[in-house]
Amino acid sequence: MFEQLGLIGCGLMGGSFALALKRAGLVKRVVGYSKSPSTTERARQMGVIDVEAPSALLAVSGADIVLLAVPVSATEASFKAIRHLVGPNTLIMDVGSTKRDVVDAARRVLRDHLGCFVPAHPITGKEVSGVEHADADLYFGKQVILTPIERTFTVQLEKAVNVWTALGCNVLKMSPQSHDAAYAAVSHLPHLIAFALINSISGQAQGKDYLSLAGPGFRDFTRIAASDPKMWRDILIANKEELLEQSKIFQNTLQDLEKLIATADGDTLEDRIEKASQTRANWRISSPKSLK
Ligand SMILES: NC(=O)C1=CN([C@@H]2O[C@H](COP(=O)(O)OP(=O)(O)OC[C@H]3O[C@@H](n4cnc5c(N)ncnc54)[C@H](O)[C@@H]3O)[C@@H](O)[C@H]2O)C=CC1
Ligand SMILES: O=C(O)C(=O)Cc1ccc(O)cc1
Repeated sequence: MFEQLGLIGCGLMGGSFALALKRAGLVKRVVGYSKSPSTTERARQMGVIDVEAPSALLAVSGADIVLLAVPVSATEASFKAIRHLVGPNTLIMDVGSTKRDVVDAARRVLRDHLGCFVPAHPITGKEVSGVEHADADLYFGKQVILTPIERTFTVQLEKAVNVWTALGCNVLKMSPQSHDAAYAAVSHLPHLIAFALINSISGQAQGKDYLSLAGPGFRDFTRIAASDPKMWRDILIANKEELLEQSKIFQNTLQDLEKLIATADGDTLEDRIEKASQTRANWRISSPKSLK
């Protein structure tokens, strides 16, 4: 049981964490801070937080657990804002979609308190942002990736595993590098392609008409193109090396298919589609064993 959650960023991810922690009876009090005072006020009105803090530092004052749930570009400034009130027993986590940049920011800013920080990335979310969409069930049955580094304290790492497990998550550990390489392929590239696809159609003279004719396959394929622009701008740039590498591999694969279409090589094209079809048919989102 934690005494106080200091929540920096009272939006979709942070608000959902606060609601889930409260519902599980794991925290006595949630003190929240968001950059915009109206968001912090809304979070309190909704019962997501108990107390509005006028600064990140004051949200962390007295907290034994701190969650940074801000755009990844705001991580370093948030660490700077709170570092003077971090105690040796505090557990600090984030929920950022990229991990190498977040860990680099922690190394630069937290110094003696670096061990208190357990980088985390819950593999769940929505294409809509904001505290209005916060949901106590968001994390239940989902994966959470922790990317501890050599200086992460064992006690804080154990506490982090216990908290996410208590919320019904399956916890995996990997290096920040492995995390960013994997999520460039299975999250950042799909978002990039969805954004590009929508723009490539809507940019055509007939684009509006074409979009009005689209069906469920298009809807499923492009849902994530409606995601938050600022959040995704940050993610794509923060993980640019890995993402551009994945984009190159994707473009080569696309060109290979284009050649088969241009030369009407139906047999090879069918083989390629068969391979994709089988891989996708056998794919499932990983979930905790007990929830399968
Ligand atoms: N939305 C999603 O599906 C997922 C998002 N994430 C990560 O979670 C983090 C938060 O995303 P969401 O909750 O979706 O966004 P959100 O927009 O719903 O919430 C972010 C909150 O942070 C506040 N904020 C922005 N800059 C700040 C600063 N400098 N100091 C204090 N507060 C600040 C905003 O006012 C907002 O209330 C991002 O780093 C994102 O990469 C991770 C997994 C899924
Ligand atoms: O909307 C969806 O399905 C997502 O893919 C949400 C999401 C967005 C960012 C992440 O880092 C993880 C999950």
